[in-house]
Amino acid sequence: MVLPLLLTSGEPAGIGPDLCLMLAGQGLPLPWVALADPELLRQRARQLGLTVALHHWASGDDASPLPPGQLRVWPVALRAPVTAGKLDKTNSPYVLEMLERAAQACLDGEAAGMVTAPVQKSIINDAGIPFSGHTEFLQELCEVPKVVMMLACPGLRVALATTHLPLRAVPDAITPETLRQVIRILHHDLRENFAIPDPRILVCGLNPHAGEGGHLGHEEITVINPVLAELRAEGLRLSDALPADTLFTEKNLADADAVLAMFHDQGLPVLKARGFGEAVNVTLGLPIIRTSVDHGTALSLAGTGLADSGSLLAALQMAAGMAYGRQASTSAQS
Ligand SMILES: NC(=O)C1=CN([C@@H]2O[C@H](COP(=O)(O)OP(=O)(O)OC[C@H]3O[C@@H](n4cnc5c(N)ncnc54)[C@H](O)[C@@H]3O)[C@@H](O)[C@H]2O)C=CC1
Ligand SMILES: NCC(=O)COP(=O)(O)O
Repeated sequence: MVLPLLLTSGEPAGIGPDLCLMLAGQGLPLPWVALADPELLRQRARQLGLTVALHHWASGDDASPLPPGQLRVWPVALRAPVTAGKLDKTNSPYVLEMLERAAQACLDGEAAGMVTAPVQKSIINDAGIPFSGHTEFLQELCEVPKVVMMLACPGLRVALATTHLPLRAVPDAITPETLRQVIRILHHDLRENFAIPDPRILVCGLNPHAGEGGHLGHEEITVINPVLAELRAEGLRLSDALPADTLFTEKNLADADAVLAMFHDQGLPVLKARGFGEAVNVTLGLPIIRTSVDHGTALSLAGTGLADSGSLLAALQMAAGMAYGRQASTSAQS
């Protein structure tokens, strides 16, 4: 029996439940199961004017693809009723329960991978639960020392040296050790999951003009370039720290397999300007497969039918490629 991909439906007041229902309408040729409260899905389907028949699923059940208009659901109970677009911290444990169940099923060999619809990080924090993102949450749950966030759209992959941090904390988080770990994971996963035998990675500097020879910051000289030189000596194809403002030009990207940005808003605006709606967020370095959307909860779109399901579809397809043998690079993210 083919193991399923588990799709966590995310923040219940956001567009995650809508997107699950929209994908069910397409009858995808994939074995996938949504984690959600079935009553929430029924309510949202009524609001959207969709007819979707729900089939309860539990670990070990058949998950073969269904025709359009049918959806397998692994039920998770909401803690409070939901109004589309209205956050309620009472449901934060529900959001985390979906993530825990899906990740544990992957770790236990009961699922092939997990795909995550967006969560609202702030409401989880408002519930008193420390949470900065799926990436960090899954790192901890899977008990691995380091993971890497990478977003991919057609023609561009951007990985991040640091993830969800205040800008003020970024320079201190970029140490030789963390940078080495990030680059090794990125290099390894580009080879193993994206079928790139000898990846070429362009690396952004941290400071304007990559530090301007030390006149605009020292991190390139003291941390980034020494690590890049060390890893190049091991055979990795890495640039020096490059000025980020011109790194992303087409000419530079032409022979690059991935860009490593030093922080979230150095790399992701470029990626999203190019591929928002069809990009995938993939966590590298985990012992399980995890992909996700390129967008957030879009609260104002929940229940309206205006949300675009393209990124979630791409995330499912990438996870399927990684799980069932086709290399991820054969999907749209090549
Ligand atoms: N993977 C995840 O769980 C992610 C969660 N978030 C969280 O989402 C929340 C809201 O974040 P924002 O910065 O406002 O980003 P957002 O992506 O929710 O919204 C940004 C803009 O894009 C639009 N948009 C987003 N998704 C869309 C879709 N599928 N179709 C059409 N339009 C779409 C929204 O309407 C809005 O105009 C935050 O709590 C953030 O942490 C953000 C990114 C990823
Ligand atoms: N900007 C990407 C993002 O916020 C998603 O993070 P994560 O929840 O996948 O860690």
